[in-house]
Amino acid sequence: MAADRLPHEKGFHVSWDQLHRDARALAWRLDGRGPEGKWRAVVAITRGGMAPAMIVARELDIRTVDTISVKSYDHQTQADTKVLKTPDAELMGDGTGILVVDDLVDSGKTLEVVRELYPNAHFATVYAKPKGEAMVDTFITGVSQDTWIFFPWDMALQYVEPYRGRD
Ligand SMILES: O=P(O)(O)OC[C@H]1O[C@H](OP(=O)(O)OP(=O)(O)O)[C@H](O)[C@@H]1O
Ligand code: HPA
Ligand SMILES: [Mg+2]
Repeated sequence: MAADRLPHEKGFHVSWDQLHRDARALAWRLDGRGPEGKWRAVVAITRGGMAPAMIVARELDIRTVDTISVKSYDHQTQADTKVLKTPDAELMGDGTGILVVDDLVDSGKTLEVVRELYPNAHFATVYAKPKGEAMVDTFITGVSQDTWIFFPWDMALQYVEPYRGRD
């Protein structure tokens, strides 16, 4: 779908540098907030949660990292939310002491499904839209519901016409 025909009114384009800063800020906010001050593991919701989860795990010196694979969007269209792969059951338990990380929460559907599996985990995202805020325990930046967030892994540097050359 062409960028000028997207269903969202606004675009929020996040660079690698910005994502790194925001994911670091998320880690610092979560530091020492696990049960007895410690998180047992970080679990990334693939695929978008993987880069933020790596940054959080690095900042907090957490070496146990697992993944849960959830798919809910085909491009910008929401489809049925499906869990394709679960993390290690012994590690997870009911989620106590586990930090589940995703890039963003939008409708909240993805986190709702993961929360049902691990009700005692802590859910953290870098960005959050209002509809999904109730599903996330900690986030860094709020964006409006009509904004589409473009992540650095979905973008490329490209030439832009000078302002006076664009009609
Ligand atoms: O709050 P929701 O409305 O459920 O939307 C948020 C989820 O949607 C995106 O993942 P997507 O399913 O597109 O897969 P991906 O991470 O592999 O790109 C995003 O990375 C979140 O995981
Ligand atoms: O705003 C978004 N950006 C990228 N992926 C998404 N998945 C749901 N909402 C979004
Ligand atoms: Mg995702």
